[in-house]
Amino acid sequence: MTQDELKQAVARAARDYVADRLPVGAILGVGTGSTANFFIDEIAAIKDRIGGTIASSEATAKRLEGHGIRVLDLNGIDAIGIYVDGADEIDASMAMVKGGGGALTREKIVAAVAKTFVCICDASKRVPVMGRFPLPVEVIPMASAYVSRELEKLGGKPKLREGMVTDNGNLILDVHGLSITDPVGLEAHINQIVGVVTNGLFAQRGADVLLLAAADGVQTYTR
Ligand SMILES: O=C(CO)[C@H](O)[C@H](O)COP(=O)(O)O
Repeated sequence: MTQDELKQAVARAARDYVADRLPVGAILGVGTGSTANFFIDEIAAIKDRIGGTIASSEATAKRLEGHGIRVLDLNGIDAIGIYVDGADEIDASMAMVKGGGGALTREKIVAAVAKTFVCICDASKRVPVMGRFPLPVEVIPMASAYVSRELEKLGGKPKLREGMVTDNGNLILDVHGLSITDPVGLEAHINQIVGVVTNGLFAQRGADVLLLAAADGVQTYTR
């Protein structure tokens, strides 16, 4: 199976998960990226059961609206039942690296509000130790050089993502060369550097459910 076929398979499994578990009329959080895009295309078929969606990026909002799926303002709602999103890496503790698409801050906000975070991945994303995928860090533009120096002190090699401005008007530093053995500690440590908006470690609030697609089918893991 190609990687796109695996993404399609896991997106279909996530649609079924939502159809089974999200109460009719409840709010669904929707992630960003190519796997999330497959998921958006799948949920078009069940849009009448969904009360509305919270999009984790402008691109996701546009795709949802293209299917006639209602996109709501997070400030107008109290609860998100399920949040479905992809990841760049996920470890055995269900901590993730996210932000390959640059949407990490809004993704982290949606994840914080959601009752259940369902991560959807193909099997290549599951790793024993995270860090091979460079860790994205969203920074306020005037602080990018300072934050880079601070990240170097942690042993990382930050690289400014060329041509990327986030939906929030900020920049992304991709930090190479980290071996992330303490995801919760590193997430908190990087977030306290002045000028950092947030980093792509989702460890303090990891996934609750992982739907993982491999050639022999989609497996479900729970925290
Ligand atoms: O965090 C993300 C976007 O900011 C994505 O979930 C992550 O990059 C995975 O993307 P894809 O499904 O395209 O592999």
